[in-house]
Amino acid sequence: MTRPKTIGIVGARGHTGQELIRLVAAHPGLELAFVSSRELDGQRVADHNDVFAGELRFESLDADAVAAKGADAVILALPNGKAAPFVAAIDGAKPDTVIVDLSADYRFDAGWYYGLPELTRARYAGERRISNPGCYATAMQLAIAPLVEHLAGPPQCFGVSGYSGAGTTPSDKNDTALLADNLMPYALTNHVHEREVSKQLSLPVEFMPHVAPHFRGITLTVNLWLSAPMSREAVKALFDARYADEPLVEVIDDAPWVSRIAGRHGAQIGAFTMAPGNGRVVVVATLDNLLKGAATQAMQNLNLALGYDELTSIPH
Ligand SMILES: NC(=O)C1=CN([C@@H]2O[C@H](COP(=O)(O)OP(=O)(O)OC[C@H]3O[C@@H](n4cnc5c(N)ncnc54)[C@H](OP(=O)(O)O)[C@@H]3O)[C@@H](O)[C@H]2O)C=CC1
Ligand SMILES: CC(=O)N[C@@H](CCC(=O)OP(=O)(O)O)C(=O)O
Repeated sequence: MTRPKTIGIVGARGHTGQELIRLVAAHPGLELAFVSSRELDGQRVADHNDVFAGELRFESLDADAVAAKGADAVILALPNGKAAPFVAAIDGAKPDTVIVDLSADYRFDAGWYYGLPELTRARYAGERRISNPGCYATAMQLAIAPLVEHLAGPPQCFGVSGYSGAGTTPSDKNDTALLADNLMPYALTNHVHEREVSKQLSLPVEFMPHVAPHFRGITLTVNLWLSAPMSREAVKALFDARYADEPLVEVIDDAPWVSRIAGRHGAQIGAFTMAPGNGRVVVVATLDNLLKGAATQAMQNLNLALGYDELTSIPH
């Protein structure tokens, strides 16, 4: 048997880091070589993660210390804007390391592969630098892509995220007291994900995000104006055809509910509700922001880059 590939997770205390530890622990071809956290430095991973057994401990590692570990792959699960020093140190020490970055830092960088597997894997050309789209950008692209050729104007996307989407750094958007009985609108135009999806789909997209009191899972309700009237059957057939061979994208008849997707690794897309006259359709997508919107997608991308089956360690 070939030796397992070694992997490190930088920012492993966070919401997505904890999910990544679970996925790596379940992977037969990966060995967790290090996990970094400044706050949990010295503490056993097994004491913080119910699926991890063993003596591995969190370590506080700066960029050079991460690079010096010499892992085969490194996942960066840091807040936006923090990845660059880690990438630079790995570039210098061991450039063939596979880096998967969960932040938005390299989503517009042509030198990085943009890894939304269901839509972009055919373009993968062996890149070792992979930018992992986040939850909203993933849900929007999956909900719009099958209709791109049939649109009369920009899709409008109303997004609602659980507050784990705002990470662990305290802010209004993860303050459970402020969120109680509330729905909090923010970044209502020009959100970075609006620009990201517009660039990826080569089409202007309008995005209005909100954060809600539930912990995990997002809902994207997308209004799409059609260039010519279409029947509901024709619209749904485009989605069925596009995702027929995709185990992590389920096309359903009803509008999906976020309460049913929390903790699951795939996305659901449904509703396909036609306006009178059939010139407009509303599509709803849900996914777990920490899984298909982050850690599960990262594992798909890692599997692709490391030569494993794309769904290894991912329940589906
Ligand atoms: N949450 C979500 O739903 C999604 C998140 N993402 C993206 O994934 C990334 C991680 O998100 P999430 O897990 O929610 O974030 P968290 O805030 O939950 O965790 C961030 C992690 O980074 C560490 N960290 C924070 N600042 C620094 C720093 N300056 N240097 C080194 N380590 C640092 C923290 O640990 P410590 O302080 O102990 O070192 C922690 O482990 C973000 O870029 C986010 O945009 C993408 C899709 C969905
Ligand atoms: C509720 C909340 O704050 N959500 C985050 C999105 C989390 C996410 O998708 O992260 P990426 O930036 O990596 O795509 C936001 O709107 O920026």
